[in-house]
Amino acid sequence: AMIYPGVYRRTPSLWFRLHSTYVRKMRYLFDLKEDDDICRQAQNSGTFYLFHNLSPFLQKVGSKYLAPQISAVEMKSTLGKLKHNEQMIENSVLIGCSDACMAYFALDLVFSKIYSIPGFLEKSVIESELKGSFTELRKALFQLDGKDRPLLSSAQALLRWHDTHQFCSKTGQPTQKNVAGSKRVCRTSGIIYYPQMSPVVITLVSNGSQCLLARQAAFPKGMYSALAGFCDVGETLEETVRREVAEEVGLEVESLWYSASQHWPFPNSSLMIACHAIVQPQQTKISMNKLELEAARWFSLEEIEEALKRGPKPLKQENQSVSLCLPPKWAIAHQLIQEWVKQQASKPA
Ligand SMILES: NC(=O)C1=CN([C@@H]2O[C@H](COP(=O)(O)OP(=O)(O)OC[C@H]3O[C@@H](n4cnc5c(N)ncnc54)[C@H](OP(=O)(O)O)[C@@H]3O)[C@@H](O)[C@H]2O)C=CC1
Ligand SMILES: [Mg+2]
Repeated sequence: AMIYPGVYRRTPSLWFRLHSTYVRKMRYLFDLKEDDDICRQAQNSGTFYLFHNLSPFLQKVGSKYLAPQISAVEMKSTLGKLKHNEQMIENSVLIGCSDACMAYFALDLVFSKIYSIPGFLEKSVIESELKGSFTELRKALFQLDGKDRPLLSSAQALLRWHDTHQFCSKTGQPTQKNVAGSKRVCRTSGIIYYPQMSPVVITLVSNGSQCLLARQAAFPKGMYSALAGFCDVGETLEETVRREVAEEVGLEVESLWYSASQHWPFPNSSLMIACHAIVQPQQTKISMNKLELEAARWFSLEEIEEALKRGPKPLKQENQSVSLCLPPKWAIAHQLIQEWVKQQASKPA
């Protein structure tokens, strides 16, 4: 399946000797995005993840769920069975590749309807035909483990972006995707559109001994998370952190530092940039913005440690309220909270 670029085509061994697995993968993906012919060939030898209206296809294997990779050959016969045209494969988007440079694509059966033959199958019929189910992504993230989470999250984000950017916003003319799906072009204006994502800062505020968590009305019962907010045009990350903390809880950040970042597909593609922040110890009275938040308060190390131990489901307590629960472990908010716990533990008593 491997396609060697230019000079390496006659000397593939050189290609292998010169580059590490990681570099080979990145160069291969670059070629797939830049060269429509190479990418079209890869669609005939790669594997496919299926979606239906942005819900990934999952199969239960024993007690585990996984997102099956469907080979190109299987995919074509499956499309036939599902009364879709084989050409539908062209509507797939590139989402990655294996260490051996086998390309991964994602294909949404609903978004590719133009390729379906009259009488194409309903979702439930497809599910029983393929022996699995199209599962809403939020739910799928709880059922899957490991590498499939980020892969399906970015696949969904890319499929959604293509579905909502079919027309040029200047000319109103249809846009065409390149084969890999890394961009769309308006032939009339020449404008190139690239997949969009919005930068969001997520900040865990600490006063030295407690951390500040908040909840929005839409959160699941009992769940609190770190403060989050979209970057405004022209802002630096530091400015966004300071503004969001002031806007949402009325506090002034004294110092802050970057921790890590994560792509987040909900409700649209965001780049979550996670930071820790400290507020002055004598200035910790919360003044909550009721338009944005339902509750915000300081939590002690003990409360956080207990919630981490209990896991993602809240417990009903005697007084009808529910116990604190924290974001799932694959959300960067969870990682920030765990880092804070470690910082507290390593502090001299
Ligand atoms: N991965 C993780 O661990 C976590 C991820 N998140 C994510 O962070 C994101 C931001 O958090 P949130 O507190 O809601 O953000 P904000 O505090 O910035 O407030 C949300 C408001 O911002 C406006 N908005 C929506 N989209 C954009 C955009 N692309 N650019 C600028 N403004 C926008 C909307 O206002 P209006 O309705 O007036 O248009 C929306 O109601 C959420 O999408 C959430 O999913 C949050 C917590 C944890
Ligand atoms: Mg917010």
